[in-house]
Amino acid sequence: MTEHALLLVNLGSPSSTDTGDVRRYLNQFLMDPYVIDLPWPLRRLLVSLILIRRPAQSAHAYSSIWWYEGSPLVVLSRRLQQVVQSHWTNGPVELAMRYGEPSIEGALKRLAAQGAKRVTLAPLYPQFAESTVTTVVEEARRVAGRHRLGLEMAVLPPFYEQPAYLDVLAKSAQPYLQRGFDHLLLSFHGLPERHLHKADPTGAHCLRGPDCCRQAQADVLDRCYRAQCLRTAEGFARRAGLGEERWSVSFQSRLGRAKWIGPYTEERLDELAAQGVKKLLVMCPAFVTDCIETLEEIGLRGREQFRAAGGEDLVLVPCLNDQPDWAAALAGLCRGVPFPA
Ligand SMILES: C=CC1=C(C)c2cc3[nH]c(cc4nc(cc5[nH]c(cc1n2)c(C)c5CCC(=O)O)C(CCC(=O)O)=C4C)c(C)c3C=C
Ligand SMILES: [Fe+2]
Ligand SMILES: [Fe+2]
Repeated sequence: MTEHALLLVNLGSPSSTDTGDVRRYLNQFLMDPYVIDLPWPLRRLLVSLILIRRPAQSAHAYSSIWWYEGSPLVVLSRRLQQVVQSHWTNGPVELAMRYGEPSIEGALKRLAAQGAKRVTLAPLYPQFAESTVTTVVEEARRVAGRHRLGLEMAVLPPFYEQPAYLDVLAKSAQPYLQRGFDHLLLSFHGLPERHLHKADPTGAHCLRGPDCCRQAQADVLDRCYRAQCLRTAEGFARRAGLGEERWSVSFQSRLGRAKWIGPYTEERLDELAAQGVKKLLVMCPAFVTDCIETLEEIGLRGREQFRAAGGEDLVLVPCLNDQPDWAAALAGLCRGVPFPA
């Protein structure tokens, strides 16, 4: 039966660690209006400025985590696809990347050619952001419409507090928690504050006070990345049996000079070391797959920074990657998504 397909979509990576390939990837990524949300001329100007130095720096960072088979993010996503396929008996499971290869266009065309009539689209992000989820959904709709693929589409909503997701997250962290630690830092990918204000349906909620995201009502929670990150963190801590004093939340990967949501991970690493934390555990629950932002930014650079600031060790808990429980949970979540009537 090939009728009901599943398309997993992750962010993407450059095709190699060559500076030219990294520049092409960054250009495609950063020129996406959902990522840098400025009018085209300003976006073009800003991205051109970023592309002067960033490709060489990023190429160096990618080289430090690259695998023989390729980018960790792509290799791990491919492995996840294979395990999810064993749980998805309704049709084929394809993998696409929003930027670079394999493309959403290629994957949807392959599914249509195999006879798929319905596709459940699964952006692999637990929390909602226009720069991740919306851009994937828009691109899939654009491609399906442009090539008249005749596909009915359902979209997996952000699963930031789905019990099935939180349960596997807590289970995967158990061995690391049991080994002992002084503090657990839940470091989520950051976002420019401007993106939160734009997504706020009330126009009056986000970042109005230190606790606004924690108290978000349903309409705001549905769109507020920061509020969803806090829900993930709280849901995880409850399951892991961690008291409030044992963990905290921060936001990483800031790019450019604009204000991003905080507290910033980079600053928290210094603060925690200064407070006497010696063994720091870090989890990155905005990512379901290990990538440059987890392996290099936290696992290498963050670790070095923490130790230079007086900490003894920083242990990075791996993302869910292709863990069997996660693949089963993901297939289950996707199975439950209704198609529009
Ligand atoms: C304005 C810039 C960026 C926004 C907004 C942004 C949001 C965002 N990104 C992820 C997940 C990932 N980002 C990754 C890499 C990455 N992100 C940015 C910039 C923004 N991200 C850049 C420039 C890069 C490239 C690497 C670098 O040069 O630092 C990745 C990893 C890709 C890989 O190949 O390993 C992921 C995954 C989320 C979840 C998010 C919003 C919530
Ligand atoms: Fe990013
Ligand atoms: Fe908020």
